Amino acid sequence: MKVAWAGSRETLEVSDRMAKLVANDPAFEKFTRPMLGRKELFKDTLKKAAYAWKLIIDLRLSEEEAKWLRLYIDEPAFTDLHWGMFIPAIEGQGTEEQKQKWLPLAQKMQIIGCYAQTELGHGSNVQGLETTATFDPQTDEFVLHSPTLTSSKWWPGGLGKVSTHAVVYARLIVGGQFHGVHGFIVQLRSLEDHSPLRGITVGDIGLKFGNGAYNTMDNGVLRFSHVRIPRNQMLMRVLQVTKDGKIMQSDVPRQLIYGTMVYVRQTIVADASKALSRAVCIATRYSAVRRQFGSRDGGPETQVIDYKTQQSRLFPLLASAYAFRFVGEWLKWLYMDVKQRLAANDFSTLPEAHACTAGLKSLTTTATADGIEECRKLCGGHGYLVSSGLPELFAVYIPACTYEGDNVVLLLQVARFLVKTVSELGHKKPVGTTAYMGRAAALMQSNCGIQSAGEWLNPDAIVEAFEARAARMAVSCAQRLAKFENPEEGFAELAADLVEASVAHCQLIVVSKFIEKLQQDIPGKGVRESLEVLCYVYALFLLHKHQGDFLATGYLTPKQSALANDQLRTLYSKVRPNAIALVDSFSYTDHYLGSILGRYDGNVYPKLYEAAWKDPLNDSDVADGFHQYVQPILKQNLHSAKL
Ligand SMILES: Cc1cc2nc3c(=O)[nH]c(=O)nc-3n(C[C@H](O)[C@H](O)[C@H](O)COP(=O)(O)OP(=O)(O)OC[C@H]3O[C@@H](n4cnc5c(N)ncnc54)[C@H](O)[C@@H]3O)c2cc1C
Repeated sequence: MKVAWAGSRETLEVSDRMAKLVANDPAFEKFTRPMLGRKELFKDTLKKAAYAWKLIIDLRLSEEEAKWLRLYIDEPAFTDLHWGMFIPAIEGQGTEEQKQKWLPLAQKMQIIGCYAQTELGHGSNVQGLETTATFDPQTDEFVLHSPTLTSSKWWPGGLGKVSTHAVVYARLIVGGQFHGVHGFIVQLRSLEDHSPLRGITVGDIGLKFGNGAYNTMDNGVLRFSHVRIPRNQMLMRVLQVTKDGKIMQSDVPRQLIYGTMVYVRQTIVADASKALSRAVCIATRYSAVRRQFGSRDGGPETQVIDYKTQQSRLFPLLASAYAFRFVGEWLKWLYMDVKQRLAANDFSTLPEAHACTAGLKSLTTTATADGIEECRKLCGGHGYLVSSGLPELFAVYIPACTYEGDNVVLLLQVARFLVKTVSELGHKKPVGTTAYMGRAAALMQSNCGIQSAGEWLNPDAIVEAFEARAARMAVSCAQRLAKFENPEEGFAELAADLVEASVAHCQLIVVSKFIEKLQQDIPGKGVRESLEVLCYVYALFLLHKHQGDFLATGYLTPKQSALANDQLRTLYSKVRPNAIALVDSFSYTDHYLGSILGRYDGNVYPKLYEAAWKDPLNDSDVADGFHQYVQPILKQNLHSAKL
């Protein structure tokens, strides 16, 4: 199962080796992180990042090994944006000349970059950005300026204190005309003494949610006062500005930018499976350790994992972690496919790939954020302790629902794509993940034929149910939209229903990809069988949770829905004996899990007790402040008080 989770024996080997390298090196200790003040915390992150870079150089780690190393260090840092956004933005949007100039500097970390798009006033609405980049033909330069308070760049990670450069998104103005929002490479700080360059105001935006958590990152604010940069620092793969101020559209379409988004979002989906599997690993192991009630004749109490309610909350999350892992694997393939097609100037699959990754980013990050919180509750009171690892994981993870596109805004983009697909059904064959829409007419008419709970253990029946639900919801939205005179007004009015239709479409993708995974060669005794159980759990759990959709669209009867739920209960009993093995297959070290509740050896209570005494409050029996503030209350003269 470890190989199935990792994707291949080679990946498992590299991942395990890097995990052990980090776990065995005291330089990467993270237990005290939540107790540090912001400055100490940030300095500690810089120290770890510098040490990691030294390891990468000294041990000559490959790009793949370095990626795993950074993952297992498990601390948001400026390097995430440098490698994850700054470099991909130049790779995706820069000309060959620009790539040759900037990428070697960035790859050797001789410059450190961030991605500065969002402003105080606008994030989702990129066309609403206010920063201007005005071309000055006299000097062959762009002048970057922040004309209003709301135009201040706000949020970019790595910007606040570390980055020397940024890819800055600004309104391109040439000859007094606006030509859209574009990216510019801008140096922010001196490479000599790191002070901000003339005309640049830059700093950190302040503390964020949770102790430790994302506060290791210097999310920043940035303002420009008429800052000049050479013309060739505009990223010009799609649109060029010539020396004499002419705008030249290159033959590369603007959707090329989607290619970078597909890349970034597929990494976010992969991260979702890591974060969720981590929380599930903690909650599953602890649920087997924790006992409450049910003692008979003085025997041990019941392990909480044996309660059906615990199983019905935990096992769908376990199944979701695997489902997201496999859909992430498929998305990685999709990105490689898109990349190859782009290289051959084939842009035909880009819109579908873009809608698909946007939707899956939204679906998986929302489910993961909710799932981590559910795991905290599954661990009862001890889940609220920072030493459970869950509060910090939650605090670090939840912004994934917002960055790289607010999840609702992304689902609305998917909805536009679905409505367009439905409207073109007569004359254009839907492709890829929307291919099922080609059978919309049949899916609108056929109804589920299931008559017993056992019949739900059938991949075709499951896929057809999800296809029928998704197709019916999309077609219904399209039909209602058609009744509006103004389509935009209709879209705004029906937005909530459109989002639900997008969710149905995205859930279908995840379910289908899980089923497709099971059709591949899966080595290892019993591995396929265990994965089949998880696949059914995932699908039938969604069916149960969204039974309103399946019933309202008329595909299922209440009886069939109840049969699905009966089957789900039976499946939980099949997951139970393998639950611990299924989370051990994630192959996470205790260091990476960072959780006393999720310890591999299950030695929870002694370690919780031991950890409590390490809290700084327990440095002395009498706390600092007691004599000053509490003792006077205890010693007050009560004779005069009316009690
Ligand atoms: C931890 C973190 C790190 C970040 N890192 C970076 C970074 O490195 N670089 C960078 O440039 N940015 C970064 N961001 C910013 C991030 O990309 C934006 O916050 C994100 O795109 C959402 O935009 P917003 O903040 O404007 O949200 P808003 O759009 O203001 O959203 C507010 C609410 O309005 C709703 N809403 C907005 N538009 C619509 C609509 N059309 N229809 C219906 N509902 C709508 C949303 O669903 C949401 O509920 C980061 C943010 C966070 C939290």
